[in-house]
Amino acid sequence: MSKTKQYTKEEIATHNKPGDLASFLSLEVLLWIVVDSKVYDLSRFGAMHPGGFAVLLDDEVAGQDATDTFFSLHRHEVLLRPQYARLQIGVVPGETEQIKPRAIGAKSEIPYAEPTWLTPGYHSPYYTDAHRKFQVAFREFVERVVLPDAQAREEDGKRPSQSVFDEMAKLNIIAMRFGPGKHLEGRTLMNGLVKPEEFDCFHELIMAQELGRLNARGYTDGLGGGTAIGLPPIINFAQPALRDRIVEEVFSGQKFVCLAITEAFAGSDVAGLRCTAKKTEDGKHWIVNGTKKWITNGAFADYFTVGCRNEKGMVVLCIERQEGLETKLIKTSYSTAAGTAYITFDNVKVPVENTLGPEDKGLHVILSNFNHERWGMACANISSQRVIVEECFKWANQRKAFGKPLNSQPVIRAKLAQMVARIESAQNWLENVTYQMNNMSYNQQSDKLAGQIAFLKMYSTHTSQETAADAVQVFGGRGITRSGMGKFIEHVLTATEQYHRTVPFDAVLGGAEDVLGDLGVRQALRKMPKDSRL
Ligand code: HEM
Repeated sequence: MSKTKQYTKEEIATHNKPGDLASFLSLEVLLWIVVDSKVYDLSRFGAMHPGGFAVLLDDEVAGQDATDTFFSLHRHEVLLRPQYARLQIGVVPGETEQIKPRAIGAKSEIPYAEPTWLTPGYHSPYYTDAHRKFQVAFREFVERVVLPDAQAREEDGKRPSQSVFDEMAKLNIIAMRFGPGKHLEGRTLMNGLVKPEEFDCFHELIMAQELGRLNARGYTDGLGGGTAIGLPPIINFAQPALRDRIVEEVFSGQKFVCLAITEAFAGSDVAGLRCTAKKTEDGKHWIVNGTKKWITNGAFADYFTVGCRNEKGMVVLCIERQEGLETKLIKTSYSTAAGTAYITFDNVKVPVENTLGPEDKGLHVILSNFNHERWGMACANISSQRVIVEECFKWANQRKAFGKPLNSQPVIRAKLAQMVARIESAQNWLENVTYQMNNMSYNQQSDKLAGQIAFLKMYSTHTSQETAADAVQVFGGRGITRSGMGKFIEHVLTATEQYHRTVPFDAVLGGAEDVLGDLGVRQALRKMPKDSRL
């Protein structure tokens, strides 16, 4: 059937009856509707319609233009799915399609769906043309290569596909996720789009924010969350031979690292760790015994950066997967694509050459990367939050309730106002902190930015929980629905539902909100001038 065949409104209006067995066999067509200038034949589909047959027979639906009703109940992507797109039999003469999906890699035109630096007509002191080109290429990559895998893996709970890691490795994306630095020297980044010496914290911010837009929190942790925190201690403290081998294996997408610190016995309380490392009599090995819990990527990691108690305090070891080391997948409220694991060490033998940093300075080895990790989490958290604001603007605009669009309700507009104020303030603060990072040495960052970053992460995760709660109010039942209409519904408003379910992760991982707030205040108090008085 030609999709361009023209049908007048009068002709369409005569097709307003349910299809029955007789019509099915005789191929007689009885139930048509129009959505956005296109004519759909629902005669046979009606009985299989997930929303039921009866709703399609309403006087304002059957044989009519049902565009507003349709978009009040479905996402546009429903019409793009091949099994539904083929229901189109023609078009209405003189009418043209009004609703078009955003092209892969393109920017959104919804107000506040992009930060100001990506919105036409606005200016920014921070980003160069090179950053802008990088953003375009990176978004295109994420939406073409990563997004389809993210959606599939969030659904089946499997780890991110190896093909995605391979594609990332070809462009040196895995290396770039560790920020600017020596590890980029001699590498071709994004097909030569950015030179290693020009790669800065804003390039890294762009990467973290574009990945945050996937709003697939478990999957994005699976895509390197463990490596992001487990590899830096190896880069900074491992012996060169071990370091170079692991770095190459990880940057080429073949091997994965995780950071194993927390235990069921001890969460943030690293002094209470019970996993022990004891030296063999000849002093050549450590023997490790104990457990670790909530270890991101642990289920599929090849290398484990492990904090163990020893006679002198805490020692950090790089342990290869081997006999005696077992990992079990833990189900959490985000998807198992993250490979969150419970780990047991049963007399695991580790060469002393795999010790990271001094034997009694394990805490320093672990703490050295916290600022960077928290900053990266804030980047992704803020862009995920922005996607939800976009969803809410669209829904409030297209959803009709009590005969009026949802956005005609002042309470809904008030929620949108709060959401916008929150993301704009968080993004502006983030860009300022990133600018400081670009202009400070590592030691200056530790001294001046630990508090700023702790506050920023605390603020963004706190506001994202407020945004999640507001979004659920805007979306109503759809904001908390994963099933109920069968698995289809899971695709429908998954962004809001998933966001609401997984947003607390950011508020806990990398330091709980209260802990971070307190860290920032204590750092400020240490810097109070001794002679200050009111
Ligand atoms: C081309 C025409 C249509 C197709 C392909 C279609 C397809 C679907 C699909 C796949 C779902 C499951 C949820 C989702 O994935 O969005 C659904 C749900 C639904 N549909 Fe349709 N539909 C069409 C037209 C209509 C029309 C004209 C109405 C008008 C009343 C309607 C009413 C509903 C309702 C009430 C639900 C349940 C929504 C919910 O639980 O939130 N559908 N439809």
